[in-house]
Amino acid sequence: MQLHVDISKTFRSAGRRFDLSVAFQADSQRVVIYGASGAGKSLTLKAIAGLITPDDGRISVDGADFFDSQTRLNLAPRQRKVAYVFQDYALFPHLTVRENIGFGLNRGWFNREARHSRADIDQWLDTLHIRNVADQYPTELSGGQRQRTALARALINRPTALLLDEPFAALDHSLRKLMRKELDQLQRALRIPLALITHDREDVEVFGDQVVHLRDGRVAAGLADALA
Ligand SMILES: Nc1ncnc2c1ncn2[C@@H]1O[C@H](COP(=O)(O)OP(=O)(O)OP(=O)(O)O)[C@@H](O)[C@H]1O
Repeated sequence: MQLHVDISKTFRSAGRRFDLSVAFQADSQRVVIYGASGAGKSLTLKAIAGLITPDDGRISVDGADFFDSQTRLNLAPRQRKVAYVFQDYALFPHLTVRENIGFGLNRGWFNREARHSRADIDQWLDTLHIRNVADQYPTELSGGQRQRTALARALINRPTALLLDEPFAALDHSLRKLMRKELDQLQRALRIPLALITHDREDVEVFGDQVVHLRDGRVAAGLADALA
């Protein structure tokens, strides 16, 4: 994935001000955006997904412009064809696992024919090992099953890239290890470009083919210092 980000945005709320001014280029299948809490990681990933609009700058992925303040280009999130998985997975509590995944498909970015739905959902239930809980609701799932459901819902639209906001933060230590391994294998099997944000150095070790280190809303030099 070729990722070009050069954006700035000022956030103001309750008398506080946060200046995001992030510029980096990445050319790798696995990009990690690393930094302490409050560094601007989520804001940067959301800007790539189109969930927030920068004040200025440019974002392009694989040569396709997503945002360009000079030409007033700002593709809607669904036009970007990237999947964004929230830290808390944002599953619909009133829908089963199968319905959550199907929601992604039917309301999704590609609006595919309903006749494809059932087979596609079954395929992703199998790929993510959650067929046995397909009719259960999110509150009836383990943390790992919740994450697999969120991944299936994201992947069913066959996005061109997967953007993950702290994918393992909601999991306890041993489950984190397992799910990290699963995501590692899934990414290799699907060959889907992946960008994830984390403040966990183990994520950096596994997924950080390329690492962007953020500090106070900017790209910081010297990842070695950060990891020391
Ligand atoms: N809508 C907003 N208005 C004002 N400030 C905001 C807004 N959203 C985020 N911020 C501030 O911007 C800073 C960066 O937020 P961001 O969510 O990107 O951090 P992060 O690096 O992802 O942190 P964490 O690891 O804790 O999730 C924080 O100080 C946050 O309080």
